[in-house]
Amino acid sequence: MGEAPAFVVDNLLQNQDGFGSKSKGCKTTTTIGDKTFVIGGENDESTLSVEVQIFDNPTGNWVTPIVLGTKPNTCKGLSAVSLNDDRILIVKKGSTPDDCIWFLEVDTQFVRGQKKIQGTDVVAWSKGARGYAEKPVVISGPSGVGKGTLISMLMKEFPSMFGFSVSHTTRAPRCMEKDGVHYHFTERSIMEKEIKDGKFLEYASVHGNLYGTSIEAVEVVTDAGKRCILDIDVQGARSVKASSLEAIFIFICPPSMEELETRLRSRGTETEEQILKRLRNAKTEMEQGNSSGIFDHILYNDNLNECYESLKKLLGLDGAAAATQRSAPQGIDLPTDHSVSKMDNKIIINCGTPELKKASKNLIVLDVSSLKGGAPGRTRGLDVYAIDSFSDGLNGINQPS
Ligand SMILES: Nc1nc2c(ncn2[C@@H]2O[C@H](COP(=O)(O)OP(=O)(O)O)[C@@H](O)[C@H]2O)c(=O)[nH]1
Ligand SMILES: Nc1ncnc2c1ncn2[C@@H]1O[C@H](COP(=O)(O)OP(=O)(O)O)[C@@H](O)[C@H]1O
Repeated sequence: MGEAPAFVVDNLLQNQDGFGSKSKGCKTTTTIGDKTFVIGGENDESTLSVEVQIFDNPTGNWVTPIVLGTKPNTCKGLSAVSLNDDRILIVKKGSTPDDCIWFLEVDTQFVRGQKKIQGTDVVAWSKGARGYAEKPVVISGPSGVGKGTLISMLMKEFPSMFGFSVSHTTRAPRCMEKDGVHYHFTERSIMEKEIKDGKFLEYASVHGNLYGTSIEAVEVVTDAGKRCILDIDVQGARSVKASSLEAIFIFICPPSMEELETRLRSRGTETEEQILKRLRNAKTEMEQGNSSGIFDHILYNDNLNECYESLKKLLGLDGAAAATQRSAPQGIDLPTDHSVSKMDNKIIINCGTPELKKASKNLIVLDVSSLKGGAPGRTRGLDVYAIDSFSDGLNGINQPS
């Protein structure tokens, strides 16, 4: 963690910290490169709202960045430590077990991309999710190839394991489609404004309509402890590949263009004009799917059941693992008083308050080498365990108890 320059600390002490001269409350400062990130905010009685200000050291200016992702809700205090100079780990004091570890991305690939689009400083929040670090699954392929059918089969067989990322779209609902379940159906002007406000992980114009994955859509699934499935086009897959959301990318091919046309027509959901447009676009999508280098796996959906079995196999669901339905990950029970430090790729949270010294375990270790993904949404794979600093010694942190 970088040290805050002396004048910033002085300013903070005098409450001239970019939050306004009347700002009170608890803040942390973390310096990365030329910038000092001041995280915290005003105290309202005993709670603290979590805001971000940046002090640009070369120019001496305070910057209010665009903040992407859902910010943490109020807490009783904060500790911060920088990780790999691209994100800051925040430990919230006095929060619930599933809400105490957060990441503020300040220079990740996603944030750098957003800075270019927005033309100003951008930071992105991501909540730490403990437990299984299975990657989200991105499924792409031409219209009518069977993506929706395969995803429905997966969700039906493994309801507690997978959650669907509900996209936004400007296209009209089909007769069986429900708002908020299949898509969030929206107006173009509203969606364009939300895209401008940085609410989307990715978006694309497909077959003449706007489609996009909101950051919230991915957050909702991860918070439920489920593995996120995204049904998005090749352009969207390319954007996700460039984001911090580490995913598995699967492209579904039809056995032939004739069969694709048959499926599209027999589905009976599109007008003739729409069918022709989708078939024209299918050729380009197939070329990109096969040659873009985005996709980790290409599956042929000829016989539906065989294709489904192949999909399950590459997701590791064909054997005993398939029988194990996963439960939601547990959180971390932290006391209000603690201090945070970094040692190699481990974060040590010292809970050594007088009362807790009597408890058998007073150090909590977060192994950050297992982290997956990141903003926007959730950072999965927090590996957390407790040790006793007195009997295990600090050297014991390599040995989870
Ligand atoms: N980029 C992007 N594409 C999406 C999203 N949601 C759906 N799509 C893609 O938009 C295309 C059209 O979807 P839809 O209108 O539901 O038609 P269908 O593919 O024929 O069922 C498909 O290629 C979807 O994968 C999204 O959030 N982002
Ligand atoms: N392997 C398959 N063989 C025959 N029909 C299929 C197969 N897979 C899907 N279908 C049918 O093709 C149509 C299009 O499938 P759908 O899942 O809606 O495609 P997508 O979501 O890729 O647009 C649906 O009527 C579906 O029942």
